[in-house]
Amino acid sequence: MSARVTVVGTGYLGATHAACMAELGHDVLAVDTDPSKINLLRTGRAPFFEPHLDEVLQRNIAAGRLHFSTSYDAVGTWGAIHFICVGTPQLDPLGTSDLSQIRATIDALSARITVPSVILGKSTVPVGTARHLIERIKDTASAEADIELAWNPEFLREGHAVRDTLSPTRIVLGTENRTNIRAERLARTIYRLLLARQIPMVVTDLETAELTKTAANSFLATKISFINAMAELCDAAGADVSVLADALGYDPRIGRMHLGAGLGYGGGCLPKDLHALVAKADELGIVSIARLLHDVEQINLRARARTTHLAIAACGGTSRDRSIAVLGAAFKPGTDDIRNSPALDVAEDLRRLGATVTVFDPQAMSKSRNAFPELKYARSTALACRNADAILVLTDWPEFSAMLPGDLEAVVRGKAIVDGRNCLDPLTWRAAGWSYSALGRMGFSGSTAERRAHADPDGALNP
Ligand SMILES: NC(=O)c1ccc[n+]([C@@H]2O[C@H](COP(=O)([O-])OP(=O)(O)OC[C@H]3O[C@@H](n4cnc5c(N)ncnc54)[C@H](O)[C@@H]3O)[C@@H](O)[C@H]2O)c1
Ligand SMILES: O=c1ccn([C@@H]2O[C@H](COP(=O)(O)OP(=O)(O)O[C@H]3O[C@H](CO)[C@@H](O)[C@H](O)[C@H]3O)[C@@H](O)[C@H]2O)c(=O)[nH]1
Repeated sequence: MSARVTVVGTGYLGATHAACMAELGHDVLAVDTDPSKINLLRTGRAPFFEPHLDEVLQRNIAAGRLHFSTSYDAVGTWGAIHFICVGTPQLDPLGTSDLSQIRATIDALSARITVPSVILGKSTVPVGTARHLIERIKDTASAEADIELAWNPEFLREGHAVRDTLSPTRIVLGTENRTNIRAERLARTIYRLLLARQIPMVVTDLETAELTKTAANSFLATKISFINAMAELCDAAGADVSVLADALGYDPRIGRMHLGAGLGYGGGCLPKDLHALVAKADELGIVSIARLLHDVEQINLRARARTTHLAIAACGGTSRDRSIAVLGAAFKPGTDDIRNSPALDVAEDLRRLGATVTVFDPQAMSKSRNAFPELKYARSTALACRNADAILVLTDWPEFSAMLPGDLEAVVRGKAIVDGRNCLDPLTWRAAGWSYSALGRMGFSGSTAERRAHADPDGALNP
């Protein structure tokens, strides 16, 4: 059975969600206040790079199931199910979430809905938000509207967004109370085809649903920081963190995913959501989680600083007047998203330290140019590496992981490579006479003092 649904917000989450709801057979109206996004989407093109998304957009627009608008006018009469997919960026350095887009959406919807309806929040919000929004709806909506609000957090990964939406690991639905049968019934209708494939659905209260999302991202970030802390230990002990991660990952209780050591996590989600959870835990007086996640953040930032130091070492001890090629700008492969990109953070640090930094990324060039105009940009790997004293691989795009020393030897000035994502084979590069370095696999054999200095270049751990 198909339904008529609206999706508010057509960014990374909303554009994918709208296209995939249409792919599941529903009639979708997607609304965004940004006309440039809506104009592109109407032509079947996503306003960002996401594999397979354009195909799904085009197929469903052609089938007449997917519509886009900058106006909320048609929302009230379109149907009874409304998804919220607007942004919840970080508001201040403490990590507080900016919920203004969510509040504006709730107000716009409640002012227009006239039939018994369900609003399903998909955006990531701090625990307690949905219950506040229910009070706000009561103040603004008409009695006939009889709106139920439920929270249905999203777990898709950029770069795999279409597949993750059409084959999610689970569906989580938080409702105000178990008498909210409309929300659950309509959610089961929307996701009927997924539930038929035995995808698990967890129906719970609002708070547990909201917290499931931030807890999931915090756990993933903790896993990454755990292996990056182990990388610091590996450098001090002369061990190899990649082999360690493989050996740990064979244990199904641990698993190899998100145990990739290197430059650490970035993006529009993990850093923001972790910070928001720290702020919420602080507010609620739960010191244990705030302390744990604070350490996770510190380890993550240290990975960036340690990578900058590796780059300086690869340039012979100074970055001043050195030419450095940075391969990768997106926060991870498979996307053009540069929000909180570890690669660009390191590139910008090295530029400030006097290096000429030339960046190449297969997808994120225009976004990077706009955000970091002082970096230099090249149109290919070879052009970025021309006359470079050192090459830094900072995003593990497959084309960078597949590089071989012979591909670059004719263009570089210095045969030095820093593998910021542990995605290259050290033996291949060292055998070809290159200086290869990567966090956690230095095979370091110096004195204890030298090892400490290498693992903690700023002396933050051993002041
Ligand atoms: N990006 C992801 O992979 C992902 C995955 C899961 C959850 N989330 C969560 O989803 C939410 C959205 O993330 P995103 O990455 O898509 O953000 P985004 O900034 O790419 O998209 C937000 C969109 O909302 C639009 N918008 C803002 N105010 C609006 C309003 N009042 N009415 C209509 N449209 C409005 C903006 O123009 C923008 O297009 C966040 O809470 C995020 O944490 C994101
Ligand atoms: O082993 C790993 C895996 C990832 N990363 C880095 O971690 C960041 C985040 O990666 P990933 O989790 O794959 O990307 P996102 O698309 O941001 O997805 C996360 O954030 C989304 C938004 O909340 C959630 O929906 C997803 O479930 C959650 O994985 C990136 O910078 C990666 O380079 C590592 O350093 N090591």
